[in-house]
Amino acid sequence: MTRVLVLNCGSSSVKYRLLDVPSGRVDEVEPAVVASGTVERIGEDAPGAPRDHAEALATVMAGLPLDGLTAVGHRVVHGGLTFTAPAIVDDTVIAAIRELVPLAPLHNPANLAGIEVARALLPGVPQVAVFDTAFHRTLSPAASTYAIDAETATRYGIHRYGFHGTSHAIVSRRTATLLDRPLAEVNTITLHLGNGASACAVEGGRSVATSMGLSPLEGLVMGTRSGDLDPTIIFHLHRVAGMPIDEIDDLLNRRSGLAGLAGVNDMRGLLARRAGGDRAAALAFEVYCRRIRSYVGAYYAELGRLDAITFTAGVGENAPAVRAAALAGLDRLGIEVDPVRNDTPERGARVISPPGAPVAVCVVPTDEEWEIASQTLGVVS
Ligand SMILES: Nc1ncnc2c1ncn2[C@@H]1O[C@H](COP(=O)(O)OP(=O)(O)O)[C@@H](O)[C@H]1O
Ligand SMILES: CC(=O)OP(=O)(O)O
Ligand SMILES: [Mg+2]
Repeated sequence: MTRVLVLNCGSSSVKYRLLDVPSGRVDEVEPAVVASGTVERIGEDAPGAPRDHAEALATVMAGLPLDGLTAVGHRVVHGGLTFTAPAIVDDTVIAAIRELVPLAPLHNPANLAGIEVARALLPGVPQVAVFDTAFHRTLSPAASTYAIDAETATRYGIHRYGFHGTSHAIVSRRTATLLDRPLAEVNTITLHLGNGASACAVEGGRSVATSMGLSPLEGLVMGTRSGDLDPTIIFHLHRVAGMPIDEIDDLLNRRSGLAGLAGVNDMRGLLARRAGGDRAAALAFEVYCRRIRSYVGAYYAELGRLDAITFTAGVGENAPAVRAAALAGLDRLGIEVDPVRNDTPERGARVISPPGAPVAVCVVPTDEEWEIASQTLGVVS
């Protein structure tokens, strides 16, 4: 029996899953979930909230049957250009992840905390880092280059790295399976809409364009992040409003997006306010969906031929109103959402475009933990 623990440490949460894999390979037999869960509100000054990631992880691990563990798989958000594949964690790998903290300030510190606690509690068990960025290392130079002074860009690692790769990878694969077509023949736009959100153009299983760039701030509108904006906004806030650079960083990463526009970062809360006639919530919804539509148009042009558009993650899987609004008016492009199929309470992978539509619009639940377990066992076995 092979037992693998997956840790996905977010900025304020820890998601964990403990899996038993009879065959030793996740893709052969559906693994048995021994335990799974989420610890939230880490670091919040609230009764019962864990002080930090170390405390949260110690509590989680104390309650899990970890004897005979084969490996621990960790989600690591930023792997820079160093990591094109999952890596067995050693001191060099830890140092590389730490060097990338300035480019993923909400994520890499939490990922490191998870690695360090697991290493200390489970000496001798291999730890594997699975990087969000790795799937996007197939981007062409033209797709991954910012049009700034080339020497400066090279010196400081200014490059489009892309994120949510584990999710875009598994979701594009499961879209091909849903459509019963070989992955190599399917061009898909995957829309990962969670707290963080990103779009990806996937050509025959390879990432060719993605909306997050140097950091997970660029691209779509998110719960608390602005996504795309004119960089002059930053200069202006600094020079004219006198905001220190760290405050602007905090503004764009933690106080923008849906939270900044409507005072609520959670899509469920936003939809409830919009239904109650809140105009700020209605505007935030429009800005959010319009941004998605722009990327769909851009990536359709990028791919040339489009077979599928797939919604995933908390919002993508559960918010029919977002799916319908984001793709509204695109029927001339062969993109249409069937209202009945879109509104079905059915869960699981499904097609929500009308039968025979030129582009299959799909909903496919993401499963980053499953993909991390699979990649982890691929490295240690
Ligand atoms: N039933 C639902 N309707 C609308 N939005 C939902 C629903 N369930 C979850 N969400 C939204 O999904 C988002 C969280 O997505 P998730 O993928 O869990 O994020 P993350 O993994 O980045 O923490 C939140 O904005 C939440 O409001
Ligand atoms: C990369 C990223 O934005 O991750 P998350 O959606 O978990 O915040
Ligand atoms: Mg997520």
